[in-house]
Amino acid sequence: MADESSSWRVPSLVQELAATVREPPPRYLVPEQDRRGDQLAGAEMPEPVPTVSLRRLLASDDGAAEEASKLRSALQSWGFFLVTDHGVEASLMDAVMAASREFFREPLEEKQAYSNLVKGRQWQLEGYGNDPVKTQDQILDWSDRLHLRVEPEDERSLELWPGHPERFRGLLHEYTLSCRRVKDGVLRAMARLLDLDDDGGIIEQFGDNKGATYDRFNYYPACPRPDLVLGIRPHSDVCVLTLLLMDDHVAGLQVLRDGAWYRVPPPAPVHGHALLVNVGVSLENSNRFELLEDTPTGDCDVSMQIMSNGIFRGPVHRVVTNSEKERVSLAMFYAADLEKEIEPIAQLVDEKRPARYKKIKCRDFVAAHYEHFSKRETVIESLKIDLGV
Ligand SMILES: O=C(O)CCC(=O)C(=O)O
Ligand SMILES: [Fe+2]
Repeated sequence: MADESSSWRVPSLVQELAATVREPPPRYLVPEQDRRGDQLAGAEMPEPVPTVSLRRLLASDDGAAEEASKLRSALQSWGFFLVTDHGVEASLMDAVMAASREFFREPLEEKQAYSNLVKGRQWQLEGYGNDPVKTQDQILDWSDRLHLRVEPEDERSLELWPGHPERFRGLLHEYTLSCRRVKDGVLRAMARLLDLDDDGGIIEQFGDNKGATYDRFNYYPACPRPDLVLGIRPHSDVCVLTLLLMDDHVAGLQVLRDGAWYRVPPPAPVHGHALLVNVGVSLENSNRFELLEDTPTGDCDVSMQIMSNGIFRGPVHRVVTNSEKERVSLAMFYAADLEKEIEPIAQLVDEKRPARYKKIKCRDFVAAHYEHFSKRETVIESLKIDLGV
């Protein structure tokens, strides 16, 4: 156990806290300027969430071009979209969500067996718990999570994979395999939008089973004061691409666009079991994408931001809480091989568009992200090359 003087490093699991407190403790309150009025409520999106059919996108007929243009406009406008016709069985998605809910309903001792704190103290990425707490005044998020590396398969820490419910492991394995095909299809379509020969090496680096894939089960207990706390603070995901399986009924995700926060509704029944894909892009120039002058973004699906030399950018997003209902979501993060360096793809670097980011080893990047995240900062700034313009 942590000694008295550093007990702030190991806050309660939010699920336990939510069961006992009537008001969120001060450590969870977002800075006052960010919660004045109803700032955390967010605005309704002025249009439906962009939706792209993966089957049509990958077909070899005229429909594919039409779908690609929808993808392009989704990436340019919001930086995320719902993918339908993705081939992941609806029953599998339901089963994974149900197993996730069941896991979080298990008694504390059962869940603690998979803790992300080594010896009750030292934080590691994988396992059940919260984010690392680096400073005493760090503002905490109203959520718990189970974070597991699912690929490459031979690097799974199976001792951290829940044994209850019993079907959990098998379902997660099956879901991982199904999502892999969706990710490969989406990456291929994005590489095509960039006119990259041989996919610019994107598939080589991230396709099949080569990169590191993490699956994060998020659990947001009901919160007595959704106007004062966040489920997850503003951030962008540290990876190439995220496939997000959202709660069917409870909203919570919000996306930042032009300085305003918009509520992303749960997928409408008409879209069945759509997955949300996070990755963004700036401005178009003929059949390629041209760089926008830097607008503040977060750490994007940052490997992709670096590799695409700033062309693709991930949306900054956050999650709000709900006073009556708990919420679960399941994010599959696709990152580069942790031992590999990520850098702008050679085909996207030329005199007109010199490299904008330094190369960095993926493992160092992930570590730096968590360092900055705890301070509500972003790490991409530190990787920018000063082009003197
Ligand atoms: O719960 C959600 O909808 C989003 C979760 C998220 O942003 C994350 O896990 O990085
Ligand atoms: Fe996220």
